[in-house]
Amino acid sequence: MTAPAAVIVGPPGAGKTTVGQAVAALLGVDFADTDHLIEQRAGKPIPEIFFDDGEDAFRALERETIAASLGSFTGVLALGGGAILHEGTREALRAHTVVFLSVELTDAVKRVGLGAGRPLLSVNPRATLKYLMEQRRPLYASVATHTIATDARSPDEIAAELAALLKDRG
Ligand SMILES: Nc1ncnc2c1ncn2[C@@H]1O[C@H](COP(=O)(O)OP(=O)(O)O)[C@@H](O)[C@H]1O
Ligand SMILES: O=C(O)C1=C[C@@H](OP(=O)(O)O)[C@@H](O)[C@H](O)C1
Ligand SMILES: [Mg+2]
Repeated sequence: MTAPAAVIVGPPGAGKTTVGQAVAALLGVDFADTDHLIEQRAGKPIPEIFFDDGEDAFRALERETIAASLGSFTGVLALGGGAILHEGTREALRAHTVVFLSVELTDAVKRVGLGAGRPLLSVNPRATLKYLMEQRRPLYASVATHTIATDARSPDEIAAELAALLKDRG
């Protein structure tokens, strides 16, 4: 079966994109981020997809992009933080190596900052992130084959641990 070397899940600010890229480089495989693939497909950045077309349209594109990538991509694949909200996506992930990068609220807030790149966090980022993380934590845990806590650790350190873990699995 064609499958990604690893699929990375976790809340915004967990470091999925940053650590995913570093792990792929350490393993010498390709990296893809479904948010980036969605932007390419839609021809516009994620905030514009949310504002022009709505969250439901974004989620539909997200579902399709993930389903296509799981069946064709062999590198390290980072998902967006809300990807696991869809039951069909959680089901599809069951056959895969899935790494949950966990992070507590304090570090997550520091990392996402006040940037405009995450439309769901554009109003009251701390309270929204707290709610999202509480709601989603059991869903990340339910799809994960591995969990790595990222608080107070550098992306390089986390990437090295994850690369070693994936190499051991052969
Ligand atoms: N372990 C870490 N320690 C400190 N900063 C981090 C860590 N992981 C990621 N970051 C920073 O936090 C921000 C969000 O990281 P990103 O990889 O986009 O997270 P995600 O894709 O999970 O939302 C980026 O500015 C990134 O450089
Ligand atoms: O948590 C979410 O619902 C989202 C997280 C984002 O990805 P990151 O987790 O990489 O920030 C992106 O997919 C979109 O803004 C929605
Ligand atoms: Mg990301």
